[in-house]
Amino acid sequence: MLKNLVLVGFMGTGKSTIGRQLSKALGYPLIDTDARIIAQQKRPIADIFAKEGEEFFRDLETQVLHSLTEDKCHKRIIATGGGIILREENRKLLRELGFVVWLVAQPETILERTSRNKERPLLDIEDPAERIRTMLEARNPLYDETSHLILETTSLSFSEITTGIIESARYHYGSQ
Ligand SMILES: Nc1ncnc2c1ncn2[C@@H]1O[C@H](COP(=O)(O)OP(=O)(O)O)[C@@H](O)[C@H]1O
Ligand SMILES: O=C(O)C1=C[C@@H](OP(=O)(O)O)[C@@H](O)[C@H](O)C1
Ligand SMILES: [Mg+2]
Repeated sequence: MLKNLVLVGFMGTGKSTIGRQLSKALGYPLIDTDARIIAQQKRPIADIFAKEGEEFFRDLETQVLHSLTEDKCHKRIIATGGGIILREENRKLLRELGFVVWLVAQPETILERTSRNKERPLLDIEDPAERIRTMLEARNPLYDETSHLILETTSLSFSEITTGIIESARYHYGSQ
């Protein structure tokens, strides 16, 4: 596979976890855009949202995508944050980076997985179930227009997801 493998999808669909597994399975380095922002800013995402607000965080995401497209490196796994597709500029950059996989899970599963910790400021509210539904409605068309492959993960194991992505990417790129 020549290009990068890019994971997009809603919070809790497994982008960071599957990113780590793909990185191990293929021997490609992992770049998690959230982890890169946390390292650059030397503070948690919740702190960035609380002090500078969401748009500042979105600017940081766009900067990370620009640096990844400009370095012209290939054969990396890029796990993104769930809101990275909100900007048209980002959607274009993501497709330039490589094969874009959209991980999907049912709203109830997303709620269960994201309620395990308080790391996601957008869901750290009284009624996250309702917010998940409205955000999914707004974002799903954007994931759809950005991605080359959609994968429903709700009832799949990590290894089934990882194997499915590798097989689809190989098929997409042929024997490259
Ligand atoms: N297919 C899956 N089956 C079971 N648990 C999962 C699955 N995908 C993700 N999880 C769990 O959901 C939580 C959120 O996963 P994470 O990789 O952080 O998602 P994201 O980066 O998309 O927000 C983690 O506890 C992870 O272990
Ligand atoms: O969907 C979003 O807007 C966000 C998703 C988070 O990443 P994960 O999708 O990895 O949880 C993180 O970037 C931030 O809390 C905002
Ligand atoms: Mg993540």
